Amino acid sequence: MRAVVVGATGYAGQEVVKILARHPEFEIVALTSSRQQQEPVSDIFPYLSRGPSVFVDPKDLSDMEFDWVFSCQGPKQATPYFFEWIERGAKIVDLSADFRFQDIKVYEQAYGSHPAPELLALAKAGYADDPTMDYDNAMRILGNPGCYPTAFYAAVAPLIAQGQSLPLVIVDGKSGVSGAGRAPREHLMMAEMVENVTPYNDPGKHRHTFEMEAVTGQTVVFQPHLMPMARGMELTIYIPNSSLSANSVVELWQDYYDGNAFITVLSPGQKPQTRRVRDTNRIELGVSADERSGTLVLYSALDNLQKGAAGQAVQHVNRWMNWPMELGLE
Ligand SMILES: NC(=O)C1=CN([C@@H]2O[C@H](COP(=O)(O)OP(=O)(O)OC[C@H]3O[C@@H](n4cnc5c(N)ncnc54)[C@H](OP(=O)(O)O)[C@@H]3O)[C@@H](O)[C@H]2O)C=CC1
Ligand SMILES: CC(=O)N[C@@H](CCC(=O)OP(=O)(O)O)C(=O)O
Repeated sequence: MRAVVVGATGYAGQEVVKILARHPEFEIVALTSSRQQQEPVSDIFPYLSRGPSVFVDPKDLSDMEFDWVFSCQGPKQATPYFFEWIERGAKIVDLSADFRFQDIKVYEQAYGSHPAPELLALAKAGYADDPTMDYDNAMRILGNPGCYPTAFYAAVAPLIAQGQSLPLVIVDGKSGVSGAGRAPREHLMMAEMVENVTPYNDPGKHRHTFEMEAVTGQTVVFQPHLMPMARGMELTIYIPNSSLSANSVVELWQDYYDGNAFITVLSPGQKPQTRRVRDTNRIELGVSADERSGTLVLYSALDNLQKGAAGQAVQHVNRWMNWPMELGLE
């Protein structure tokens, strides 16, 4: 399969290239960068022994043949090109937020006007670890989820699937700085972020709250924090007024993710660690039940650039193509 990575110089794009380079079914035929067009690919990817030699601008893809586009730009940036790429037969995995919501009104609340509402009918959103996700023939665009919502989904979806109603969920999120992208900004400078932990955004203001609320269908209070590390994220999720025991949550998770090697369910008492999932497509899930206050506490850790972005995108394609889900991701 001939693949193009759009936005290949960004953090998520670089990770997609790394995975595709070792994936047995893919050949990379183009890598795009607007800022670095016509500059050598080897400047960023010295390890690529095959494939394109220079970056091209996305508009220069019109005379090329390809089957898949991994679109790794920010929301709205590459989406106007999707019409042409689809017309020419390509399938698209969009790592931005543009196709994460079926309901355009929810998208507009979080991101403003949609760049291509006509394409929503050809798109589907979902989580690559969702055992019920189906990939039908009409689908041309896959909306890859956000990193925080992926960690959230992994812990909470099995409870929802079993019929639990979660009217209020409180999410304490921590992320490494690569989650903010590669463009330089003062608060991301090493002297600003090392040995420093700070909450950012206010509860109810982060756009990922909408993706999390789509999982529970009810209110989520989400407070993210910036951590002094390059990559990785951990969510501690508080569910008040819960009668579920830690052991029953472990069983629910094990049933829901039966046979899924990407989900590691820890025993009650064990806690996930971001460094154990670093550079992997795995999620570690842990649980404690605070019987004193009747609060269930779930923990979910992943690598924001792998499972939170590139790894999940490739896992989706593996499932879409009926290849083994782990192909290129072990
Ligand atoms: N980072 C993460 O953890 C996650 C990201 N995503 C999503 O993936 C998409 C890409 O995110 P991410 O890779 O983090 O974004 P980046 O900011 O790292 O890269 C996005 C684009 O910005 C341009 N760029 C790269 N470096 C610089 C720079 N130093 N200064 C200015 N522009 C630069 C590049 O485009 P060009 O070369 O064409 O100028 C690049 O493709 C987004 O939609 C994001 O929401 C999703 C989940 C997790
Ligand atoms: C540390 C940090 O800034 N993290 C980013 C994570 C968002 C992300 O990458 O996800 P999207 O695909 O939805 O943009 C943030 O909180 O906005």
